[in-house]
Amino acid sequence: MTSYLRNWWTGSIPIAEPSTTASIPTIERLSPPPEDDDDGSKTEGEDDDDDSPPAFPSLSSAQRVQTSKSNIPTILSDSALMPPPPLPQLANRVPGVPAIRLSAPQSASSSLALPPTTTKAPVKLGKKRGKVALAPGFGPLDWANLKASGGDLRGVDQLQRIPPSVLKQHNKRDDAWSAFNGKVYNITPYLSYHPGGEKELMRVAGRDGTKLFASTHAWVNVDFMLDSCLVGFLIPEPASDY
Ligand code: HEM
Repeated sequence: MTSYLRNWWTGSIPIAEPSTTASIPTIERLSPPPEDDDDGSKTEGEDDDDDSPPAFPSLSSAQRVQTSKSNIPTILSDSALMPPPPLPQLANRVPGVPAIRLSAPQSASSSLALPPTTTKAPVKLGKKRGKVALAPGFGPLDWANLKASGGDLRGVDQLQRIPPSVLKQHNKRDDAWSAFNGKVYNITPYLSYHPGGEKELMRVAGRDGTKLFASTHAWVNVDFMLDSCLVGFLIPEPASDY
């Protein structure tokens, strides 16, 4: 800008004739701007107000020279130079004998061993257990609805103190009591709703089922599931009075 003003002042840049109406003189450029020769030096009359950013990376930088050679990443060029891996067992194969072993190797420690077959059923450890197919109308939601209906699921008028000898008498399917964590429940109404099946649940009829229950599904909240079946509380056997 400074050089431009200097040129204007010294008269290098022609000035148009002042118009009769305007008091401020206008400046006209009559020749095209000089070509940029990119050598960093400024020529006379060159415009200094160039806001365009410089090329980055620099036009002559090593970075540009390297990438302009090829677009393939260096790592691929390096791997192309590597020799191929040796073919397995081809070097000392015997004609007529297949070189590729199709059966699983005897040693399981080899990292190249074939994966174990999945055609055989997995060996089950422990006893067989599982859910049973509940009859229609006996799902968890149906049990929740039955509880909420307010019907009598206890079979007793009031909560009782129950010793093991009394608990033992309630061991039939239509009259089954069981104790869990010191509370005695009438499990008969729940038998058809038990996801593990009636037979499994009857294993604790007439006795304390706390241990078996905990070893089967400790995550199940028995107090919530059977709250409306509570009969009473398990007490120690009273001493005989003879
Ligand atoms: C009265 C107390 C019991 C209640 C409220 C109860 C409740 C349940 C519930 C809600 C399930 C489903 C669990 C789940 O989906 O994760 C279940 C499954 C099962 N229950 Fe019970 N249960 C009781 C007692 C027992 C007892 C005493 C046994 C005896 C072994 C037993 C054996 C099973 C079995 C084998 C399953 C299937 C477990 C599985 O998902 O593989 N349950 N029970």
